[in-house]
Amino acid sequence: MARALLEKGVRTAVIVTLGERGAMIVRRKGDDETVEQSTTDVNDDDDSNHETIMISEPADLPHQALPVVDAVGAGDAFCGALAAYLSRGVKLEQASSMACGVASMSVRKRGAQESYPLAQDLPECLQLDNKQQSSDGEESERRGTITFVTGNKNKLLEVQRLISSDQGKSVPFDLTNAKLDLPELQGSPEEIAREKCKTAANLLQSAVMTEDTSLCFHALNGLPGAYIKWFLDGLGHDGLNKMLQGFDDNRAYAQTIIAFSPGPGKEVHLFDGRTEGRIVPPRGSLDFGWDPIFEPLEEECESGDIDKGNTYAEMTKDDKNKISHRSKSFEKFRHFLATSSGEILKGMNA
Ligand SMILES: O=P(O)(O)OP(=O)(O)OP(=O)(O)OC[C@H]1O[C@@H](n2cnc3c(O)ncnc32)[C@H](O)[C@@H]1O
Ligand SMILES: [Mg+2]
Repeated sequence: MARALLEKGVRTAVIVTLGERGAMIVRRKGDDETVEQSTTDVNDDDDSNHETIMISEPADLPHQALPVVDAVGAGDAFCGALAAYLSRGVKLEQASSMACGVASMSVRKRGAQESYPLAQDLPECLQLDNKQQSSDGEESERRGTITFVTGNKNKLLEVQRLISSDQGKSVPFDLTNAKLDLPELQGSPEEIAREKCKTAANLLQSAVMTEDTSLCFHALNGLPGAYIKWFLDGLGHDGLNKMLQGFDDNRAYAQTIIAFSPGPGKEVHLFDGRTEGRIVPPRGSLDFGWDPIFEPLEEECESGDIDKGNTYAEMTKDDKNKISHRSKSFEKFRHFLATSSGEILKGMNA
């Protein structure tokens, strides 16, 4: 029957479960790598086109001492576990043996779904590690998803651009986004960022990233800072320029604080990026916030190898991203994700 299915065009292998005897993998000869598992036994005597590999569960699992009480749901436990192991890059033979182990736990309890073990209750050798050997021998990594929570579509567009230009330096995380306008406390930019991130993780019950951007005038000791949104809404570009009349210092810095939490109730990490510039009468596209009145300093432009004397709004998005407050904090965040990924993934799953 397994051979007939292969002849009909099954691509990789046919697996037949055999109750207490484990399982059998049948595949075309030469279709896969040599089998090295001690839990397998290759037999190719009976048919020159196919090989049969007998699979048994790993030896010495703690539950094997318990009596078998009910085989209901064992096949589904095997299939579900097999899919989970394969999706993490475990080789077919090893995944099948581990899936036999999970199914053999399920027959030690009554019922179908109630008899399936939870991932955290699996014995060590059946656990899904962060890293598993994939079928080509390379290490494949488990990935996590972080939700970027913002109500601002322009921020999202810039971050998406930063991510897509960052493909060479991959991190084992995917970024999705949720459009939510979260309450922002009063306080320092750090306090506002921390509280907002905590609220987002609790609301979404997941790993989240938020970002808060401030525009800080040197002559005003850092104000409007985190309150720039309200000043911009209330006074507009001209009003923000007028606020500096009477001072001989029009310098300002743009600051982004990215806040990341691996989940509700978990620690919040902050990543700060700043770009120095000056406040000038509006020039360029009016698409995004205070971009038309912020002209980055010459040294900032030199560091990104871009034309000097333009406001953010006069630059291309890519040029802005080379030197922007947002890209600097994002770079720190990306470095954190790359260097602490194992710990973060553990925190996300705990
Ligand atoms: O939902 P969130 O992410 O909080 O989005 P927001 O629009 O409320 O943003 P902030 O609370 O960080 O407020 C910052 C203000 O600065 C504006 N802004 C943020 N980043 C900017 C940038 O790179 N260039 C120009 N304006 C920016 C933004 O439109 C807001 O008016
Ligand atoms: Mg906001």
